[in-house]
Amino acid sequence: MSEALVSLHNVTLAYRRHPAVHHVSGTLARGSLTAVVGPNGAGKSTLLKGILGQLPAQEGKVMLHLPASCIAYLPQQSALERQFPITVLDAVLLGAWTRRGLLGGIAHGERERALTALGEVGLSGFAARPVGTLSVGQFQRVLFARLMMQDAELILLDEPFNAIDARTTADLLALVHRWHAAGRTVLAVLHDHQQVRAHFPSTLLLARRLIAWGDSAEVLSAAHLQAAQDMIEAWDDHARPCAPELAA
Ligand SMILES: Nc1ncnc2c1ncn2[C@@H]1O[C@H](COP(=O)(O)OP(=O)(O)OP(=O)(O)O)[C@@H](O)[C@H]1O
Repeated sequence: MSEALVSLHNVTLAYRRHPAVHHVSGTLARGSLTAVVGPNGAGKSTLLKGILGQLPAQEGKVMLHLPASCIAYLPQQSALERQFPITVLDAVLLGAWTRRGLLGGIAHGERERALTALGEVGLSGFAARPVGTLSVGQFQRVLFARLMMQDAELILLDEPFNAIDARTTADLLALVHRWHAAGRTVLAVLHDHQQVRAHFPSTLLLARRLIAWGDSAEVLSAAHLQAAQDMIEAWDDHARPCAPELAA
């Protein structure tokens, strides 16, 4: 049996005591390449925040079998970040800051690593450009390069190909495959089931509760997808909050 990198034990995650993810149990295997799918509002981003520890479990337990500092996270792209008045190179170097801490400084050689990462995402020659002048797809390449600077064992991606064209998606998917081939564990929130079937061997299907988690072809069956849709439609977002003593 494969070794667990993250174990979820009956995990419930809530915002102001209103559960968004309910009683999820399962194991993310070390070295796995897993998609998180489910309808809008299914709790996919919330689950990532639970694994990161940004949102503490209201019930149950998230067990990390690696240091939290070995996790890299790419949130859904925000237009705000692209307005920062920094260059592409500095944006990539921020990945090194994440790893070393703000007081760690930029070590000798990290500038070279950042330039190499930019080359790997197809942005050689962009180092001095202000990030505000990039297209959405180019900026996503910068964020992937920044992620690579973290040299993380576990990489969490939240809708990494949203609003990204086919060419850029293919290039970034190739990077994800390289990370996987190098033994890293990748967990990505995705909406394109065809893409998941083609590129992600494992899938976690969420609809506030866990519908299925395992081999992608089995998880993405018509019956499971219908069950997920039914579960979301039946969900009562205005249900009474959980007991105050359990508040997150
Ligand atoms: N910061 C927050 N405060 C309160 N409720 C939140 C917060 N973030 C998310 N929620 C709620 O938690 C539920 C799950 O949201 P989440 O963003 O995790 O879903 P998702 O599956 O990632 O959705 P999508 O596919 O639309 O991005 C939703 O009902 C959402 O409104």
